[in-house]
Amino acid sequence: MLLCALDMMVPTHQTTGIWRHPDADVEQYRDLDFWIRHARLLEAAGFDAMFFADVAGVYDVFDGSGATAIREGMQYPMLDPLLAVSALAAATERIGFGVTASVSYEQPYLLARRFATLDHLTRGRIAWNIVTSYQRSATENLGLGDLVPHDERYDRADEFMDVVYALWEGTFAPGALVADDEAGVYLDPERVHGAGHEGRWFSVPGPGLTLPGPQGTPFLFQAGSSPRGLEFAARHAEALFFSGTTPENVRRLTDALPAHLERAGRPWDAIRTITSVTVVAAETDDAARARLDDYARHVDEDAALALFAGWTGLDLAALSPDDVLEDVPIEGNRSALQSFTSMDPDRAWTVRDLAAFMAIGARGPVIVGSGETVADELERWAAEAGVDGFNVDYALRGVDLPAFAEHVSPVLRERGHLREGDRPASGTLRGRILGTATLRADHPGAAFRR
Ligand SMILES: Cc1cc2nc3c(=O)[nH]c(=O)nc-3n(C[C@H](O)[C@H](O)[C@H](O)COP(=O)(O)O)c2cc1C
Repeated sequence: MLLCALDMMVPTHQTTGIWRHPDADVEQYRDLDFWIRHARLLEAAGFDAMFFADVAGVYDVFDGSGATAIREGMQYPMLDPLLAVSALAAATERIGFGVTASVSYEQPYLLARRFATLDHLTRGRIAWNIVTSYQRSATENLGLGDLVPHDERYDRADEFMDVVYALWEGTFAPGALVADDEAGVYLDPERVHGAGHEGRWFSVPGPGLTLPGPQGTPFLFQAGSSPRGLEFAARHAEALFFSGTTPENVRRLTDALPAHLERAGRPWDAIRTITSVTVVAAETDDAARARLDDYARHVDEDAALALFAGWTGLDLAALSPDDVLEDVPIEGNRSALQSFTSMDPDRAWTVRDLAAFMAIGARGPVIVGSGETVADELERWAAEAGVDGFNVDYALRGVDLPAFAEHVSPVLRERGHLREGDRPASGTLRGRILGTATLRADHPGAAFRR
């Protein structure tokens, strides 16, 4: 069972208003010592990776302003997770680090250097969560004006990927690093190649700046499940991150994947899938449920609507709580709207239902109970949704993940679900997940090798 710990370097991640809780320890998100302890805890609990979501704007759509998100600390303020990774890698041996970076805000040339650097510094434990993003509050502040239309963002993303593959896979041919002091040659210029990329959005003639690390291309996550998002994932992703309210709904996405993979010319086993769950575990089912009830007294449903509005661009503030959500065309995050419309055709989600559901754990289920109960439920979800694992979220980071480590991990370990023993302790993240350190030969990035 692939286990990632879903997080974001923010005071409040996906349980809205929980910063008020007396056990919240809300400033921990900017304390490196905390993150180091946390990474070690997750590693010991058998997690394969920490998965950092990230955005570059305030959620400012709800009621026409950012006031609700700002007042509620709703994924704001934020730190840049990429800057924490070296320190976390130095404090751990095995756990991987998936970090979100947007192809709509970044330039491929420098992004390639940053991730290649981290591949060295983590000894092959870095992953990139490739996102196309959706916030006008980000593009405006980057001088990019309005959002590029939804599907065009993915066209641009495809070109972005061609550039980074050329930089990571195609710059240094085998034997490029000579380091022969007698011959006076450190690198063989004949074996260092330019990307030679001239496209619609990017012009990158030169060679990449960084020798490839243990993985070459960092392990590639992607999380966009609109039809165009799945098409992009089928071409590039090695692990795909879904979110859905029921196993049947996530199953619609896992069932759609093989046809997309076939069209992309990749085999069915080229991608691993995970889906998000929020886990509240305790010694007994009753104790866990009591904690969830306690959390429910601290949440803020307006902040949930502010998050949804920021994701989708749909401001529900003007609607009545009983209005039903519809699958209207949007330029924002289509997966987020889909979760409550086309992915869940048997249910009419009202604004009130949406706010109540999203207040704890946003678009995924809340799994609550003893270690045995949670493990049973994770097994059921994996089987019914057809996923390989989970992105595990929390209500209180400093409470729920230690509780997972204490109550759930031992049961998963006993049932043989944790892959701690499978690979050498110092292996790469890709090696741990797919069994090979570098891109598989059937991945399109491998075609850029010299
Ligand atoms: C489960 C999930 C997690 C995501 N995490 C992030 C994130 O951390 N940062 C971000 O900018 N976008 C994130 N996205 C957004 C996607 O990358 C993408 O921009 C968005 O979903 C729009 O594409 P879509 O319409 O294909 O879903 C996430 C999407 C999904 C489905």
